[in-house]
Amino acid sequence: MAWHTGSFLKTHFDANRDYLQDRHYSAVLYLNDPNDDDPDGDEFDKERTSRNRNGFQGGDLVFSFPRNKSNDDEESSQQQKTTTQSCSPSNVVCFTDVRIRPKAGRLVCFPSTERYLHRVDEVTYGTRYTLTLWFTRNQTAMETLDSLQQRLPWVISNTTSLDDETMWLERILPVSSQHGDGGTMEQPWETPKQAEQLFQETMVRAQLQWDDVTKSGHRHKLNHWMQPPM
Ligand SMILES: O=C(O)CCC(=O)C(=O)O
Ligand SMILES: [Fe+2]
Repeated sequence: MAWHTGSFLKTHFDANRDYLQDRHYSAVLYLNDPNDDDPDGDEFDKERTSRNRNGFQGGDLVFSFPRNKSNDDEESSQQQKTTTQSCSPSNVVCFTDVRIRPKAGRLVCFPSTERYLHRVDEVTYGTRYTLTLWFTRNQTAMETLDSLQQRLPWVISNTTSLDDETMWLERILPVSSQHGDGGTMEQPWETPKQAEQLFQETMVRAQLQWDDVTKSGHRHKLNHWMQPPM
């Protein structure tokens, strides 16, 4: 997925819809380096990121773990670099925020449950590339070659005028848009290969398609598509 400048994802957990209950574990693989200095990085990292003009700025993954206010444990100096405390306006709920800086090859895995609230901070420059996967313990929800092939006719019949690659892209876009803030499409989801050439076009189509789906009661069809990729 390509997260262009301005992309972000509000705080959510990954199994946050009825039809996403088969998501048990989430994994995000970061595909490119940021182009700002990584304060935690070693000399090699610093050289690598400052040379990387194709990178991005912003786009941290931030987990918010609810915490007991009275439980103000001292943190190690290592932790202080990436964790901060925040509270709701009324001070009722407080969180320990754990910030993860994407970097090429970094893999982050976590349960898809409500205990693992997270967000993606806005990408303020460039494009951030990720590969996101969900894993299930439910045998019947697992993706197989068969289940992919069974879905293919439906995908084709709904995307007649598009070439193969774009066709898959069309189907992938709304799948990715369902989490976050409940349906508004804030991110131009694409495959890295297509990112630059299709950006404008894709944004428009994704928006249209999601609107169509939510307005015209085709939600069921879309849900059917959404379930298997867990
Ligand atoms: O890209 C990331 O760092 C996380 C993405 C995410 O939270 C999601 O796709 O649900
Ligand atoms: Fe997520």
